[in-house]
Amino acid sequence: MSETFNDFKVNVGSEIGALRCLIIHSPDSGLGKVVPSKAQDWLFEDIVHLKTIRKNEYDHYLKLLLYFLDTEKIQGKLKDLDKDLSRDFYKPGHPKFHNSLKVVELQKLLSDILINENIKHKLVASVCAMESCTYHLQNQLMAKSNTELANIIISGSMDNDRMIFAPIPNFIFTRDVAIIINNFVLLNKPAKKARFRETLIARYIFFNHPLFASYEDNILEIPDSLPQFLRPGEENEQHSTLEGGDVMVVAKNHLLIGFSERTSAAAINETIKMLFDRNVVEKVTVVKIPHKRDFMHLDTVFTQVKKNMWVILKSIAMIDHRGNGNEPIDHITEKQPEDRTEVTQFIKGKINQPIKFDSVEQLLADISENDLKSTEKTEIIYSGNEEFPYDSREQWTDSCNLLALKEGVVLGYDRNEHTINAFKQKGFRIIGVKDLLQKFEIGELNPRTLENTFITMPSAELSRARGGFHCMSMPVFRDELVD
Ligand SMILES: NC(=O)NCCC[C@H](N)C(=O)O
Repeated sequence: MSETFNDFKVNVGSEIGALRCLIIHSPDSGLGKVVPSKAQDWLFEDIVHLKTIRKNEYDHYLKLLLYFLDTEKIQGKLKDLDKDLSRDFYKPGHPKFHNSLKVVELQKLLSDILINENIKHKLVASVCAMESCTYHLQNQLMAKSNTELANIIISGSMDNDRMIFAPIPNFIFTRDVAIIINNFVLLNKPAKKARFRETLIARYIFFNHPLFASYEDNILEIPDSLPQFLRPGEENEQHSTLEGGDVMVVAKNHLLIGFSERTSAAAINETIKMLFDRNVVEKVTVVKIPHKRDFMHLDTVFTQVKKNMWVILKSIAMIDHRGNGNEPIDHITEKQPEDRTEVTQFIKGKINQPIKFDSVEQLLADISENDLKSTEKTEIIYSGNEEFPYDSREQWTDSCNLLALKEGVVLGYDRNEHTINAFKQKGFRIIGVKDLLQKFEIGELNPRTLENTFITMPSAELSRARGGFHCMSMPVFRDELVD
């Protein structure tokens, strides 16, 4: 194991402590293979343009992350990088690839573990079983080099772009495959078939890559209370599924889990017991949100900006008065709204005495003031600046799905203009990523001293994949928050 690998640490105890290391995946060629007939099954809202999503959108994200997390890989090189049409710097396996150990590319980790013949055998067999490949194809895959194979397993194509199985175009949303909670790794169980191969790859990486060798005992897999194959029906409610977008480490001792379209009650039940048994956290709050595509994960309806600041969709934040007897309809039908938001908190050792919160907003204020000891009033920014119809329009394009690079410095899509305006009204600097990178390059601004800033990211193509920068990040190390 090299020196640098020994320096690698896993620890995430908040949503907003300065980000020092994360795992990402740049759009691979599989994204360019999404066809209209499969777009819905593959969880894409539309057909994206691969060149644009890479060069005009995601590459800026990577450059920005490098500037904040691994400055020497990028500083002074921006002009040359932008001129280089080959984009070799962004291609895992290429000699010019950035190879950062702070902004870590999943495909690189996969190709590293495939050097080991034993792991290669096992993973190829698992992928082939999952994708129903022929034995002949399995042998062909075994003959590939580790870098070629990593590319094939992720993109689903080999030898001159021939598709051999479905791509995994959602792999750019690395948040959803695993979550770091303090110094533990929680491997997720996806609800949607389109994401099964992603989790298989993640499982092999975390258990086999030398970067995570000293954390092997801290890798958590969600057990089934009853074997999956004995559960009736195909409904998620019965099955144990949990996706990372529903998990938020809001404080060292406190985890939020969304009970959503993707994360089932059965998985939440097993996860809470496991987290308490292993002393990972002392408090878990379950936030039930409407089980709808619009709100697929908890992080699509709110994320944290500062100790005392959150961005949220108002209809999720407030007390839901429907069905409370204030409207005639409440008295002519007994039907209660099924999509009511509910907040239930479990404390270790007192699972039978859960605490109920009246609203999500009340929960967020409690986290800010009691867990994070913020002395300032809790501030809420609403999607679309609380204006109809921009609230739901902008939530759909991830106005609430922001990634904090450090407290008060967040990135989100440029298209959510009304939400951005709300940030402006709170005194935030609004700056486009290209502009910001230029200012870093000429020394006019510095990532270390930047404060209260909303970085706007180009989003025409990325937003069609239905996830924002919170989803596109798996934080591995964040600095501890200081009181
Ligand atoms: N955490 C997130 O909300 N991730 C976004 C995932 C988007 C992807 N197209 C999906 O439907 O799974």
